[in-house]
Amino acid sequence: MVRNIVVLGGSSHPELVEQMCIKLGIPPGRITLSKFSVGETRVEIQDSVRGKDVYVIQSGCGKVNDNFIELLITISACKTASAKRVTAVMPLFPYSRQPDIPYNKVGAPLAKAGIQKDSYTFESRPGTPAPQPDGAGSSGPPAGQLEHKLSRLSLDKERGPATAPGSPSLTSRPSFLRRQHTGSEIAGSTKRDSQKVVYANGTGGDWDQHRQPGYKQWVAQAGTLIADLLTCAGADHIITMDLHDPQYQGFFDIPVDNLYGRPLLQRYIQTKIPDYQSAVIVSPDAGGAKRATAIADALGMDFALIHKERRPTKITDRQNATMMLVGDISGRVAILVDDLADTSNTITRAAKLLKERGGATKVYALLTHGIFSGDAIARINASAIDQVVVTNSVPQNENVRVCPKLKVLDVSSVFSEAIRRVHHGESISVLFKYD
Ligand SMILES: O=P(O)(O)OC[C@H]1O[C@H](OP(=O)(O)OP(=O)(O)O)[C@H](O)[C@@H]1O
Repeated sequence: MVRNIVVLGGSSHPELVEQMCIKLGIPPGRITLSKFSVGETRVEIQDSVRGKDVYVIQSGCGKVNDNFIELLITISACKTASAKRVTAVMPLFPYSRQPDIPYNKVGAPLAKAGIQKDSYTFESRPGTPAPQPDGAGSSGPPAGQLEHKLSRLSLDKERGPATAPGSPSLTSRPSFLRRQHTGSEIAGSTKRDSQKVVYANGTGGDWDQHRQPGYKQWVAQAGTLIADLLTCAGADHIITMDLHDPQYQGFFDIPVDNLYGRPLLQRYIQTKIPDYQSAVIVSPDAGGAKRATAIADALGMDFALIHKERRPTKITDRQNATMMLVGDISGRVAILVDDLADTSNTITRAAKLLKERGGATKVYALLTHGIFSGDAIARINASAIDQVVVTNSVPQNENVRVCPKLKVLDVSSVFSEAIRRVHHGESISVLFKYD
C-alpha cells in the first residue's frame, strides 16, 4: 500500500482507474463529476488532498474536449485545496497529433508573388508569415496582421491624418500596407470588400480576391496551448504513453514521463505469434518507421515500409494517398506496428496492400492506442486484417464486444508502477527498458 497519495479518476476511463488503484493498494479518491444543464463541467473533490501527492487520471478519448477541461478543473481544484504535488496521468495524450509545426505543409500562407493557383505542387513550401521590411521581398503579410492593420488604417482615415507627435503618417507605413481608396470608401463606406491592398512589389487587388488565390487557411496549432493550459491549471508533472510526436515533451517546462507501449507489444509478438522470427514488421507510414524498426531490431526480425507516394495536403486527402510497399513480404506473416488507429483507414488500407500486392499470408496490426472513432471497428471487421492488438490506454470493452479480431493488452501495471516510483522519488527508467 502506498501512503500519502490520492488517485482521482476523470470520466474518460473508470476501469483503468480502478485497475491502477487495485495495483497500488489504495481506494480511488472520492470525486463528483457532473455537468450543468448548459454543458459546463462541475468538479467536487470529497477527500482532503492537503499536503498529498495527487494523481489525476484522464485519457484523451471519448468526449476529448470535455474530458480535457474536466482534467484542468480537477488539477486546479487540487492545487487550490493545497495538494503538495499534482500529476496528470494521461495514457493517451490529447492533441498530440497537432504539434506546433504547420500541419502537413498546409496552414501557412502561400501568397508568394508570381505563383499562380494552378502552379502549386504538393511540395510547395509556405513562406514564414512575417511582415517584410520596406521594399524587401515579395510576399504579402499574413492575413490576420493585414486585417488588423487595415482596420487601423480605416480608423486613422476616419479620424483624419495622424498629427500626434511621433505618430506615423499613412505614407510612412510599411509599403506593403499602402492602400488605394475606392470611390465608395471616399464616400464614407468602410466595408472590407471595398478595400484595396497594394504590396511592395506592386501587386494588389480587392481584399477578398487578393486573399483567396494564394492563401490556404492558417491551421491552429494547439501544441503549446495544451501544454500551457495543463501547466497553468497547476500540473507539476505529466505521465503519458507513446506520444505521437515524442518532441511534444519540449512544449512543457515541467517533467514529462513518456512511457512506452513497446515492451507490451514486443512481448505479445514473442509469445502469441507462432514462428514470429520469420514474420516481417511493417510500418504503415514513414512517420512510424522509427518505432517499427526499433521493434524489428530488438527481435531480430525483417522490416518493410509502406510509403505514401504523395504527401497529401489535407487531412481528408490522407485516405486517398497512393500507398507503395517497400520490402519483400511474399508468403510471410506481416505485423503492422503503429502508435494509434483513429479511423483505421491507415491500417486497413495497409493490410489490403500487404495481402493483395505483397502476398502476405496473414496480417496483424499492433497499436498502442486504439481510438477507433466513427465506423473504425466496422472497417476493421470488413478488412484484410486478421488480428488487431491494442492496449487499454483508452476503453476497449465495447470494442471487444463487437470486434472478434481485437485483443487488448493491459497498461494498468505500467502506469501504477510509474505512479509508485514517481511518488517514492525512484527512477522510472526501468519502465523504458525493453526485453
Ligand atoms: O487510423 P487513422 O485515422 O488512419 O490514423 C492513424 C494514423 O494517424 C497517425 O499518423 P498521421 O497520419 O498523423 O501521420 P504521421 O505519422 O506522419 O504524423 C498515426 O501514426 C497513424 O499512422
